[in-house]
Amino acid sequence: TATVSRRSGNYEPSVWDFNFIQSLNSTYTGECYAKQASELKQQVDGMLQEGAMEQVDQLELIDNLQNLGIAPHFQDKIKQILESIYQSNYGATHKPKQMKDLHATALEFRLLRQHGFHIPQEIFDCFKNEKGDFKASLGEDTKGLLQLYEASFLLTEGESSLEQAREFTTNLLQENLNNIDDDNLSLLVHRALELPRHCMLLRANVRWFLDAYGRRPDMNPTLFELAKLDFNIYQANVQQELKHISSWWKETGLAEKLPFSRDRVVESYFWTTGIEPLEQGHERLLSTKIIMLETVLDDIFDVYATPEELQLFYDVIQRWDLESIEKLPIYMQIYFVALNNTVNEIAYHILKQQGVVIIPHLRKSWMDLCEAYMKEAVWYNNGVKPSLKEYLDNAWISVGVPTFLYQVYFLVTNPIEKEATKYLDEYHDIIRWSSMIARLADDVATAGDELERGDVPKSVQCYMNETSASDEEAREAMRLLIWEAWKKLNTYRISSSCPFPEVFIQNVVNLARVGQSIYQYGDGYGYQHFETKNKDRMMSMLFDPVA
Ligand SMILES: CC1(C)[C@@H]2CC[C@@]1(C)[C@@H](OP(=O)([O-])OP(=O)([O-])[O-])C2
Ligand SMILES: [Mg+2]
Ligand SMILES: [Mg+2]
Ligand SMILES: [Mg+2]
Ligand SMILES: [Mg+2]
Ligand SMILES: [Mg+2]
Repeated sequence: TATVSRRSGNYEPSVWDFNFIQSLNSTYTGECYAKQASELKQQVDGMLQEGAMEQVDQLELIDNLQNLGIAPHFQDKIKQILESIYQSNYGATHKPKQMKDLHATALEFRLLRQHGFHIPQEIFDCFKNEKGDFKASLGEDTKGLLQLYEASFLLTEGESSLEQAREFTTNLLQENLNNIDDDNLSLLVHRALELPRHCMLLRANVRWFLDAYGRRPDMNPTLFELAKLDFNIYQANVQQELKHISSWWKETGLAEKLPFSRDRVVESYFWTTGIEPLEQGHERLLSTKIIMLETVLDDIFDVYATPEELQLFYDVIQRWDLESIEKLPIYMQIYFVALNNTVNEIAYHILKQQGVVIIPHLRKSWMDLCEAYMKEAVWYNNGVKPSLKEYLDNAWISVGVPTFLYQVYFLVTNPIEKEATKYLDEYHDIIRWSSMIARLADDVATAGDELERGDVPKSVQCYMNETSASDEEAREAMRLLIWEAWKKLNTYRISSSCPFPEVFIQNVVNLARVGQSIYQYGDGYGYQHFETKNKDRMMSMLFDPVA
């Protein structure tokens, strides 16, 4: 037969291979450390007593607990404190509010909204002049500007004052960037301008916040000790999970049998570190398998398969017809049986746990993904240049996040509600906007390499085809679309009509954060060698204990 010419993603073998992952070991799995942590938790718990300190100090403590990754241990106390602050400042028993500075007002706004209290944007009106602009004198208050900047990213549809606050603070912080004398504040501002706190995956930043917190003059040693210990215990747990995933991956033989695709155990696991709370350990393993199978499927469609092979493959998957796989090339047979095994493994986990059969739902989520992948492949093979709208209407699905979240719903929700599965089938808008953020972040980071090796025009290119924008202007336009998508996500997040349980909604919002974090410094997924910042962050997060 004529040799088929195939593209290549030029993906290198993983820098973290099987033996490296199996060799990971952490002393922090020891019982003594768990005991030490629980003693420290008692002490920190004492700091959270009602009325123990000024409101703003309580809010600062909560903000530190969250940034240091240990807030989940104190969730009830934190909720009580925020509830009483809400009641005293906004509730029925509220006293006339004493004038607070911008820092305290914005910190309170962000933490209360983050916990579901819908604080009106009008609380910032007292910082505006008679013309309705934010007072220029705020320019001296970098600490307050930073908090207002962070708060402004919780804006929802129609909140123009928060939109105004975001522009006002972004411009001023960028202008003042190089003459902030407080080193810690300067570090926080640099980081916030890279990615706002609301949009970053907390887990990926705990290590950074730990190092920053340790340098602060007002650092609380007890808090710092607990945070470091908790980080190392979390990391020890993560390493155990990575070993399981790595053994499963080796056993599937997919990296060996389909060498053209990305072999990225650690990066795939990074996608699922957004699955909180931590005790979803087994579910996080199953979720990682979904990401790894999506990656191989994406490379089959994007890089390796011929149009003829894709047509055969697509038909088999749309019918989920295991009897007819002989007509597929062997690499597709291997993939499909591996996919079917994982679908059955997830279905079995839920059947055992809840007595519900979800196989048709799981298969549908993969059929939908192949539908979206196939559309891109047909566009590419026929040289079609879709409009930005045509592309994005398909690409929020082809980024794989709806397929992933659809299955995460079943993994983190017990009991599963019939009503919700209807919304899942149509991919509720909250899933769409989270996926859109991941897609746009992915395109800004990966489109260059993808276009070089041959791939469907991405959002950046579609925008350039429709306008006379340069590549950089097109990327900037995509970043603005990301903020628009966050506004929609924030709106759905707090709307009472959202038919999903809180824990699932948290995971949906976190997936947008994962998408923004993994592509923050370029393609942190496909090309490990060049994106060293991503690699360094993953190593400090997953492999290197903090001293
Ligand atoms: C898990 C994923 C988000 C999904 C499969 C691998 C990814 C990292 C990404 O890979 P990419 O090739 O950039 O996707 P696309 O641009 O071809 O859709 C799409
Ligand atoms: Mg793709
Ligand atoms: Mg791809
Ligand atoms: Mg593609
Ligand atoms: Mg991409
Ligand atoms: Mg890529």
